[in-house]
Amino acid sequence: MSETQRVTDAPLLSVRDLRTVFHTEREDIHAVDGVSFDIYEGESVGLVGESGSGKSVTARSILGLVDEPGHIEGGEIMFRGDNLVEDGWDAHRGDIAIVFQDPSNALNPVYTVGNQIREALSIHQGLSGSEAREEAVNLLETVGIPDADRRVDEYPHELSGGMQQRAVIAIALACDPDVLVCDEPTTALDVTIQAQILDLLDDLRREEGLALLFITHDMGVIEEATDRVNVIYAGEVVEHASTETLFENPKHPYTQALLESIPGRTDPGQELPTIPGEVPTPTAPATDCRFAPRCPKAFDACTQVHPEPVDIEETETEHEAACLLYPDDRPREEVVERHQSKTEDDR
Ligand SMILES: Nc1ncnc2c1ncn2[C@@H]1O[C@H](COP(=O)(O)OP(=O)(O)OP(=O)(O)O)[C@@H](O)[C@H]1O
Ligand code: NI
Repeated sequence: MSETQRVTDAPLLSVRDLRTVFHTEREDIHAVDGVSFDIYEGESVGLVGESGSGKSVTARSILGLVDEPGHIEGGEIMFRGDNLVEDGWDAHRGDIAIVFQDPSNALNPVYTVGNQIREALSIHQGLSGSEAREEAVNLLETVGIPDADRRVDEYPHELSGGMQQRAVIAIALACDPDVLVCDEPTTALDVTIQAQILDLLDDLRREEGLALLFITHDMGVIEEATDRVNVIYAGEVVEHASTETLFENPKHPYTQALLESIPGRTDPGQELPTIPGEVPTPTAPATDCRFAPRCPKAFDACTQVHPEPVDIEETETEHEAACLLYPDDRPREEVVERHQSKTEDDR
């Protein structure tokens, strides 16, 4: 991704201070609690964090698919100049498509693959009859399904897992999207097939200019498949940077811990570190650092002050971390005070 393009163009999708809350009988769950990020045309952006950190709810929010008892209660989702939170998704149906983890769930077992692609083509592109069939075959070819002219008439169970996920991607492409949200798109597949699907998505990005939002708990997938990355913890983005910078110079202790959990980054023979404890369920607006109870670097203030995103100076590309350790060239008391007054200003 060229930096010059980024300076001149506006983001294709801009999420600002997104808040999605589930009002359950017992409690309010602030699943997405002030998430912001941008995606530019033809760019691959990652959203990474452990299970329960709010990745899928962020994805569903962007697509306007949050179900009761969940609601988007704040923030903006700007897409091509429209705020989807205010204006609704109708004018942009299909412009943002999603691919889920398990292709066998995403496909309808009683219809042929071709039928399912044609349905999307009819809804989103107004195609029917032989025209739609031809386009369905084209799309299967685009996603690398061999013998597409025959396979278009097959049922999902006749395809392997990898071919099923390709078919799911073909259905998503039938909506003619600008952004493809991929929620753990390769987690259910074995490693060689995983790599092939990542290659396919990268081809689509480069050749069709498709923007990708990659949602995963797997730092290996992030390293392989994204240009920029947002690290999410308990509903908040705690660090974002270019993928290269994040791997070379992670600043947030949570990012550092996630990176230490990748195989290969630890010395061979050494036990793989996992982060002790679990992601907390956010049941109230944050008044502290939600990672503090698990953080090896936490100090007193971390349980009393909410960390705000801070610019990390050394890099040219944007790099921010929300942690009371930063900026790290100032006396700690002054730094904590700055975070505190910024939180108060925002309220
Ligand atoms: N329908 C729902 N009702 C109540 N709470 C929900 C609902 N859906 C999600 N949540 C809560 O929202 C939080 C974020 O969940 P989310 O599914 O976004 O996590 P995730 O990062 O996608 O995790 P995973 O990697 O396991 O898919 C969790 O605390 C979860 O319990
Ligand atoms: Ni999820």
